[in-house]
Amino acid sequence: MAPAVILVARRGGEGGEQRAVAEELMTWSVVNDGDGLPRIILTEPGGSSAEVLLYGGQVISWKNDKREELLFMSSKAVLKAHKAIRGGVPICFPQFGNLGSLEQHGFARNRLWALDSCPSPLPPSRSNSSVDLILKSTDEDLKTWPRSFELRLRIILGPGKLTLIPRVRNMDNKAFSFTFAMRNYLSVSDVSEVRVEGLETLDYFDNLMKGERFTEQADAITFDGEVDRVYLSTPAKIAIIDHEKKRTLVLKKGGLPDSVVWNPWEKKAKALPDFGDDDYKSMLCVDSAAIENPIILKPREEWKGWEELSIVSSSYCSGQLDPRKVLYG
Ligand SMILES: O=P(O)(O)OC[C@H]1O[C@H](O)[C@H](O)[C@@H](O)[C@@H]1O
Repeated sequence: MAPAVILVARRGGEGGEQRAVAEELMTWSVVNDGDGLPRIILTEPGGSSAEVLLYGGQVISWKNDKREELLFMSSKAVLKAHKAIRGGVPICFPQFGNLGSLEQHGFARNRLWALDSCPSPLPPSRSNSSVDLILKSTDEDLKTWPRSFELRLRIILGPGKLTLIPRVRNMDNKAFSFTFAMRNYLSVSDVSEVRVEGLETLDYFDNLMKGERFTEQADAITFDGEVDRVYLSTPAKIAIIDHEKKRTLVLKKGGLPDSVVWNPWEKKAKALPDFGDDDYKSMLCVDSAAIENPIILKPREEWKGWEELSIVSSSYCSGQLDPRKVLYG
């Protein structure tokens, strides 16, 4: 695949006149395959890779150096524009769930984003291991959500880790607020064998109980039925321990205090048209989110969050796993 060369206009030359210069900003491949959705392939020298769609600004694949997929994608996912894609890491903005008047989880996951050649104040990406995307409010969106914004996302692939850095800038002349989530569809061997550590003793809103508030009593979260909870004020590190796959996925995050844990289980999976009947067994969503307290931005202000997904070496998972070491080590 030929490297992508992005043309940018910038000031330059004698006398400071404006001229267009070709600058090779990014060297990753932009693939336009059968489904018509442009995707970017990120690679890194260690051998891992990631695929990112401009549609939704959505990471849809993250593979380790052994080519094992670490994210879940529904067997019935519809990879077409105008439909949220069931898998990877959808971006929920400017509304999580139905906590507002907009479509479920906001419109960002259903829009075509663009490459961001000017991610200031971050320097532009110059490697095939990272990419910057941007979504700006359109006239159409301003009709339903009348706030002018710029939503940016930097995606960085590193050896054994994937980092996402979302930013939202208020381009309006009045303050606005929003809720936000990076919905991490994680691939697991068998969800009923998975433990999530780091959320014990925390309060959560249970969406299966009309959003009522509870306090987690269990030592770790395990799964034997549908779960749809917003855990509040969660720690910067959460461990998703997959005994069968002999690996632990560690979610680290900042600026995103809440964590949604979601699995539709058997009945709801069957009711979702883009979800395979048995797919619920091999997935778990553990999100980085800001839901309880919406983020408020004054004009020109920018909010920045981040999350890092990483895989802890299998030696941790061979029966001697001490989750405390993973969480606090
Ligand atoms: O089907 P989606 O729009 O992607 O939403 C998937 C799920 O997300 C959240 O966790 C909501 O609380 C659920 O009610 C919803 O079913």
